[in-house]
Amino acid sequence: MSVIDRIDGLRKLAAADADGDASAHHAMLRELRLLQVAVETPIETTSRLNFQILQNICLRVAVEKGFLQSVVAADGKVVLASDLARRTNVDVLLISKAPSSAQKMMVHAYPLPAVRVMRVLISIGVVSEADENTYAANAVTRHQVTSGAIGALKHHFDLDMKMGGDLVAYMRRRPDDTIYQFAGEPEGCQTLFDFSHGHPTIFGLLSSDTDKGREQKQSFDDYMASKRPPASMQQWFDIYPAASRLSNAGPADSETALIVDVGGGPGQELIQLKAKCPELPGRFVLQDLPITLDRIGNLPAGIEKMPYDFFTPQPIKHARVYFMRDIMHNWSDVKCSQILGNIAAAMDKSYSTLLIDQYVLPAVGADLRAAEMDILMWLHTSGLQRTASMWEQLLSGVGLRVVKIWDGQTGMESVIEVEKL
Ligand SMILES: C[S@@+](CC[C@H](N)C(=O)[O-])C[C@H]1O[C@@H](n2cnc3c(N)ncnc32)[C@H](O)[C@@H]1O
Repeated sequence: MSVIDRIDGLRKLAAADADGDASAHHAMLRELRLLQVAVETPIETTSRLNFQILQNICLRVAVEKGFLQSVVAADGKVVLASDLARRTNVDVLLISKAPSSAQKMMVHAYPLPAVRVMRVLISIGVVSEADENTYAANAVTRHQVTSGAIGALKHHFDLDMKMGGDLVAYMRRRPDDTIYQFAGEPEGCQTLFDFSHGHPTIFGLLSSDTDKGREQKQSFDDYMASKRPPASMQQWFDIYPAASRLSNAGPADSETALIVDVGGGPGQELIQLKAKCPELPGRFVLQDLPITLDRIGNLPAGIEKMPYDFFTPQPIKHARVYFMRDIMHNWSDVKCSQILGNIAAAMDKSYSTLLIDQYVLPAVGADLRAAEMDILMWLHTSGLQRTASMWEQLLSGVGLRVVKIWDGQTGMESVIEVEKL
C-alpha cells in the first residue's frame, strides 16, 4: 500500500473517530505505525528501533531528577533550563547550588544534562519547547508526573532494562542455554527474571523486604490502581453489563457475597463498581495477599478486605460473581488451573458466574499492545496472554465453560463470562 493510500485511510479513520466511532482510535494508532514504516526507508526503521531505548533513558532521568515534576509545578509558566538544573541539582560542575559567575556563563556554552535530556523529550512530545532552553508542560508531561505513570515507568524501566542488559548472557549461559517461560516448570529451571533480579518471578521481588522490593511494590500498586482511569476508558462493568445483570440477581441471603474480587490489588475495581452502581445488593469482598491489603487505607463503606491466597480453597462459597482482573496472565496453565479449580469448587452451578477481565488474543492480527503484554507477562510473571481457544481449553480442564467473551475497545482487555459445568 502506498504512503498516499495509507494517509487516505488515516483520514477516513480520523473522520470516523470524530463521529464517535469507538473502534477508530486504536485503528488509527495501528495505521499510524504502518504509515511511519511506509514513509521510512528500511534502515530508518531499524535505526529507530535501535534508538528508541534512548528515549526511555531520557524519560527515566527526567523523572528521577524531577525535571518534569518541576515543569508541571510551574503551573502554566515556562521554566528555564538553568532554573531546572538549579532546582533539581543536576550537573554540579556547571550549576552548583551557588554557581560562580564563570559557571553561569558556561551554562550557555555547554548544554546541561537537563537540556540534553529535555531535547529528546521535546522531540517525542513528552514536554513542550517554549523557547531556547525553556520548557512548558503539556498534557503528556502532566500525565507523566502522576503517581500511576511514575509507578509504571519505574516498573517497566527499572526491571526491563536490566533484563534487556542481561538477556544475551542469559541466552548464552552454559551448560543450560534454554529460554524458560514458566518458573518451576521444569523444576529448578532459571527464568530471565531470576537471572537478572534474583527471584523466579516479580512476585518474589515485590514481597521481598528490601529497598528495591519496597519501591517496586509501591510502583506496581500505583500503576495498577491507575490503569483504565474511569473517566476516559471503558471499564469492565461497562463491557459486561454489570448493572443490569446483577441488580435483580441479588444475593440468596444477606451473608452471600455479590462479588468477590480475587487478587483485587488496591481494590479500585470494587470501589468504581460501588460508586457506579450503589444500589447493587450484597457483600463486596476484596481478596488479596496480606502484603497488598496491609498497604490499603480504609475502603468505602460496603467493601470488605479479606486476606486470601488464591492457591488455597476459596473461603467464600456461592458468591454471585467471582471476578479476576489481570490475574490469569500472570501464571502458567498449571498454576491457573489451581487458581480456577479453587474458584470452581466454590461456585454454585446455577447461581455463580466467574468474570475474567483479561486480553483475548485473536488468532491473527493481534494488536501490538496485547502482543507486547504477552511478552511482558513471560518476562515478569512466567505468564502469558491467551487466545480464545487457549481460554476454552484451560477452563474446560477445571469443569468451567465460556458463556460469552464480551469484547471492549480494540486493543483492550475483554471480559470472559464463565459458568460451572
Ligand atoms: C497484576 S495484579 C492485579 C491486581 C488487580 N486485580 C488489578 O486489576 O488491579 C496481581 C495481584 O495478584 C495478587 N496476588 C499474587 N499472588 C497472589 C496469591 N497467591 N493470592 C492472592 N493474591 C495474589 C497480587 O498481590 C496483586 O495484587
